[in-house]
Amino acid sequence: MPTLHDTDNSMAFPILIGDIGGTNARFAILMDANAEPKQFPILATADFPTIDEAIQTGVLDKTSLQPRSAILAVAGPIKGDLIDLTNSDWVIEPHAMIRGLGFETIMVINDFEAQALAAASLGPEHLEKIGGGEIRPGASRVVVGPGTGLGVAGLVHARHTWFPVPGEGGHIDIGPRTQRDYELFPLYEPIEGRISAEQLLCGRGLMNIYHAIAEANGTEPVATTPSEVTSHGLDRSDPAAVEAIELFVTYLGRVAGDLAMVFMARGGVFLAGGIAQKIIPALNEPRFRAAFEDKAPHSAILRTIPTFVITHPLAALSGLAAYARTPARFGVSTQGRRWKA
Ligand SMILES: Nc1ncnc2c1ncn2[C@@H]1O[C@H](COP(=O)(O)OP(=O)(O)OP(=O)(O)O)[C@@H](O)[C@H]1O
Repeated sequence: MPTLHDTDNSMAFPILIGDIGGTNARFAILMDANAEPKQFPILATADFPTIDEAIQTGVLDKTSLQPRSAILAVAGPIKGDLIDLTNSDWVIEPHAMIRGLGFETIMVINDFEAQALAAASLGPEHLEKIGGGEIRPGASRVVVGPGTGLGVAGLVHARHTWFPVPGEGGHIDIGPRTQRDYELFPLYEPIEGRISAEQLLCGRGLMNIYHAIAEANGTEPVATTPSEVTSHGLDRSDPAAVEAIELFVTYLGRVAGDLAMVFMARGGVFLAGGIAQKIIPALNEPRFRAAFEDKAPHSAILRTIPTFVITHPLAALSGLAAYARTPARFGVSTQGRRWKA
């Protein structure tokens, strides 16, 4: 019976690693366990009808290296032999990919599992610390990532191995707490009658907050995209955008604190995804940590738990590279997610 430390878990080099998002696909090739990954230009998924064509044109045609294995991280559940990607038209058909692109083995994992692998392996040069607390070595960690959606994963350390725990934590409920929340929550767009964390904590969620503020204040919204809300909020040129960013980091602090309690994440909470890196000045205001720590009766514990923004521009790829180099360090299940020629 195979075990987690089965040598069968390792894959033959060179290994193609890929982080496939809704908008962008990022690829690199690892020659061996010690080499730095050879990175390829980031591809727009919309530019290629299939992922196989993207890999052929964007990677294989640009190098003489022929990867023998591939490890791909994708948004969405991995079920069966046909993997439909959330937020993109691409479908991964591992058997066809093996035949068409010459791989011996293909493994597909969840994108936030890859972020969790990054949280286990990134050094301090790729992390921006927000507030106090210190990492307790070997303690559980949590990754929370507002981007196109809200991704969440836990990371549990046991038997000298890091176990990523992917899930659907972005869809937990979030409720009103302050007087202002009670004014705004009825104005937030719900999903089937409820306000989930993802309704507020992603690009679309930031717009949801911004529009509710404008409605409550009886003003016209000015910003039309999440990045405009961020820039007008950070330069304080639009009062509704200023409040939207303040509430966004407050809600993110609340949800991050809740998830830290669920996992007792004394190893830290790591903010991933496209948005956290762009709002670091707002996260450094006292609001985020105050909301994170405001967890009676456990505020004293929360104060000791550090929070970080992952600043590595290709964090998921770096997590995949760490796994590809030393799979035995990580308890990543291959069952139903690995295909061989
Ligand atoms: N400066 C910004 N402020 C707030 N939101 C932003 C900003 N820039 C981009 N966004 C929003 O972030 C989301 C994209 O997040 P992210 O970059 O994490 O993408 P993703 O989900 O990883 O997908 P992909 O990997 O395809 O890029 C979009 O909703 C976008 O509108």
